[in-house]
Amino acid sequence: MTSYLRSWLYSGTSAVEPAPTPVPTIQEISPPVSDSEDGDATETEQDDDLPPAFPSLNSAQRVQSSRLPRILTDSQLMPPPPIPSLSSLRQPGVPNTRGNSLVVPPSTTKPPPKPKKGKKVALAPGHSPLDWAALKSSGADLRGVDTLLRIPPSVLKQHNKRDDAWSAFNGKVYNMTAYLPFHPGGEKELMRVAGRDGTQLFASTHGWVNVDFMLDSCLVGFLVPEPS
Ligand code: HEM
Repeated sequence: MTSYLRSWLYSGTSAVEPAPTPVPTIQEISPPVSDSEDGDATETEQDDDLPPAFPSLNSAQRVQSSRLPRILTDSQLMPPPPIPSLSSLRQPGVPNTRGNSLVVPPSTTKPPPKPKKGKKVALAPGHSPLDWAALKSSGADLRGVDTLLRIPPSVLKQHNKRDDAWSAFNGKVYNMTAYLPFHPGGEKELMRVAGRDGTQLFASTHGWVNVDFMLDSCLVGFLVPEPS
């Protein structure tokens, strides 16, 4: 059987043998395979992680670039960047005059403004802003008057004691007496406006505070011009 098949195979191929075609030959493999120790390792069995040579060894790109003439000499090449100054040499707030560091621009080296003179004071226990909110909405009489009044500056001036402190803010007159121990800036600061118009001082100290809301249950009337 085998001999029959062999004779049939050879006789068939010899009859229809095609004309020989040129076979391309591989000139070089990139990268060159290194000799392995056991001698029978194939390309896929290699465990080196070297990337293939780029451009490939026989590429036109590689051949061309090696023939290119050097255009610039070493002295004509761009100089390397300056070495950045060490951070230990930098002074906070002092602009860098060497001009080669990453220090913040001079516009931001101005030291921050000092905090204002007025400070918050430690309030006595039971005098937190929440305690004040509870007191003013408790229904307790914090005004000391039965009806809203028209108050000229001369009348306002008479209410300048700790136990009777009135002040005007934006045309409204408030009895601040109950609020004095609750004021986060202290009683002393608040007493500076007792018996007079405190609008200016209030606005320059903390314009963001809503006095109308804080003292709504302490309103006693409205500031009016002195009667002639
Ligand atoms: C009766 C009107 C006033 C009310 C309702 C009031 C209310 C307040 C409130 C709620 C704060 C805390 C503000 C915050 O934490 O941001 C405060 C702080 C302060 N208040 Fe008044 N205030 C009044 C009038 C005044 C006046 C006339 C002065 C006078 C200078 C003054 C001086 C201060 C000061 C120095 C602080 C501390 C500011 C800080 O936190 O640095 N307050 N006041």
